[in-house]
Amino acid sequence: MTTSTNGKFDRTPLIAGNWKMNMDHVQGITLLQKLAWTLADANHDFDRVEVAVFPPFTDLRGVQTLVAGDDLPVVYGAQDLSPHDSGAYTGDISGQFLSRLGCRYVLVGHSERRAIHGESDALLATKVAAALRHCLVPVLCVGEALEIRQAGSHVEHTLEQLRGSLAGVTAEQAASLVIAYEPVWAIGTGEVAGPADAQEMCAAIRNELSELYDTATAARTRLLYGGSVKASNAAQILRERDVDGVLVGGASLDVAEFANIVRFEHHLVTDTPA
Ligand SMILES: O=C(CO)COP(=O)(O)O
Repeated sequence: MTTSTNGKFDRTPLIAGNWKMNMDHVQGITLLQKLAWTLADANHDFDRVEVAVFPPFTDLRGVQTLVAGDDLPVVYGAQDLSPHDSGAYTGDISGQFLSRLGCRYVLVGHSERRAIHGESDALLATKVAAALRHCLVPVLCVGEALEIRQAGSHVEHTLEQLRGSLAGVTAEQAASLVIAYEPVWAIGTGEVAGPADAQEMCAAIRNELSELYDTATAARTRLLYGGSVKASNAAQILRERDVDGVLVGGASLDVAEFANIVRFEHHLVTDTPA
């Protein structure tokens, strides 16, 4: 994958669509096919801006077949994984299986997993380790709830989640990770954190990575913002220095909307310095 040379990034931007528990395997294939056609029609350069989708587990085999069969440049991942590789863990999915299905990424610690399933930072550290064991890139999600933001301790809280979930991760592994800042109050609410909020937290995360590891590592890790991202606000958020991509929920289910988010550079043309 080559690095974007748009002057704003020295890390390849990643536009990721988290379908959550939407789209059965038939709907998922249709959505992905339409997305690929739309982006091909627009001559999207996938080396310049990477596009990933995170369908439900039951869609992954169909997605693999479509991507391989039609040689689509879209990559994909799962929304969760087990910390274990195999055994008596009814209902869980091993990272090994996801790797066999051609997944590049896996979400770890999405706020809905943390809130609904009570996933702790300690558990998430074991999921990050499991992902790395199976050559999957963890997209580690962190972010604060509304009360914490209102109390003004959002940075401290988010960095604590980060440190807890990265326990045991080496510098080399950390550089390959993707970290998504998703403030809980902005998810599915229409309430979007401003570009300055996204930048503040991404800069704090990058700074924390340089303290935990070193500056070179921190400079390589890609940081995403997520929470009510739409085509109308993506370009503003993505122009921030430390924001390397977006993790999109609702808007990733709408092909035209998501394709426009992927093509955010298009909306930046007049603002990009020569
Ligand atoms: O949770 C999210 C992506 O993982 C964000 O969801 P929305 O874009 O629907 O707010």
